[in-house]
Amino acid sequence: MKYFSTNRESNEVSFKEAVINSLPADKGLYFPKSIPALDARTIVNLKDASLPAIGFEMMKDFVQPDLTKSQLKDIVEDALSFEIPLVQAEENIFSLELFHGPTYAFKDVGARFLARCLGEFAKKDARETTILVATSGDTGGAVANGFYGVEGVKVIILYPSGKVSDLQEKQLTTLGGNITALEVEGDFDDCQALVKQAFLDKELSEKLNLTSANSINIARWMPQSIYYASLALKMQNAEEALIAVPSGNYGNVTAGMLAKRMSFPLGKFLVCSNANDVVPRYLESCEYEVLPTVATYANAMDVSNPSNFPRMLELYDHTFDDLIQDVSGFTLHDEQILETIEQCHKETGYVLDPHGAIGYAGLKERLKIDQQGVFLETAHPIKFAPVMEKALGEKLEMPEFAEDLMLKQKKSTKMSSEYSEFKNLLKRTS
Ligand SMILES: N[C@@H](CCOP(=O)(O)O)C(=O)O
Repeated sequence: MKYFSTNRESNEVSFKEAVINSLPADKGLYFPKSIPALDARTIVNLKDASLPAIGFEMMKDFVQPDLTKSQLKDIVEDALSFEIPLVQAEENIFSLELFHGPTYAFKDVGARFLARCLGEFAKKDARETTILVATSGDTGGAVANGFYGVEGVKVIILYPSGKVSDLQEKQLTTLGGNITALEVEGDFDDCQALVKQAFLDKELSEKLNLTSANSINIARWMPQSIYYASLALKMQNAEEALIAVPSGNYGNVTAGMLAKRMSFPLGKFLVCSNANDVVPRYLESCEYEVLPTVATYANAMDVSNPSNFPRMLELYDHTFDDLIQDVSGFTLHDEQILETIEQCHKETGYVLDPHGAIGYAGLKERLKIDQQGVFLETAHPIKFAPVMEKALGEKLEMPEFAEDLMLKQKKSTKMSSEYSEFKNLLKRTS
């Protein structure tokens, strides 16, 4: 498979080059030259298949010829070794629980797949790789966990100071070893901008052999389509269901769109946003207006200029009318997030996290009579303990993993959002 840049001013590259470069020089995003549709018989045969088996079938054309079938088989088996259950929250609403991986958020799927792909490529390349990643909460922990102790790989995580939850911060600042955390005075978009600038800085990217572990990297983004396929295979009449996706950097929902383009029977998408609602506003007006980032209770979605927006346009051939036929937007503000968590718990017993709550509220408002809906529960509620306490009026019980994590010592380096400071810091770490 070849990959082109969404800005169409860079050369086409192979899977391996796209993964390692992460970002084309023309500042676009890599995108597969063709999207292989699976035939109806293959999809029927996958009905009771495991996640790794679904993943193998979906990824096999995308990784050729850089990974052999046997390498890909090992990668998906190792990366997708946890459950992604579909749970009925109420009569017509289901939750796709994406928080059963090692860091309790959906990012584990892509981070583990990417880590294992890079592990394969590193076998033939003696140079050390530096992974740069910006996080608004969950990506950082998943990447730290996925790459911890991997030889020949150094990970540098940038996160906005004071704007991730305590548990998320512990996940990305306490491992040590090959993982370094930089605490940036700014917001997620500042962190993301620093990372992108570093990739386009020839001196740095050559010296440090930089690779991204955000969803701009195709090997982080594309495997997220696997759980949408598993949803399509598990849920009766998934093609009629409304799929509510809590959205921040838009890697998650665009991966769902990718699965749909591969012919998995999936319904329409509802992109669910917190106050950082650039895409829901775009879907209403066809105007993409970036506003300053606002800190919200659904902090992992505090993104004002989502990286994957160009992929969303690409998936609908840049045709606004086609896009809005299949995708609509929904926005929920902080007070309503709390109310939704409380009300859902009272009425159904289901505990929503603040991000899932936006998806759930979107379904409550938009589902038609007799229609079924599914929302993606993107992270474990305990990752947002203070918000949960505010909403439920009582503390959530701390699972053992969270108690252990909270006892660990945070280690991070504070920095401004100035590129020159970041660059000097990176040079010193090499
Ligand atoms: N929501 C993210 C922000 C980065 O998104 P990514 O999918 O591009 O890594 C987070 O939790 O860090």
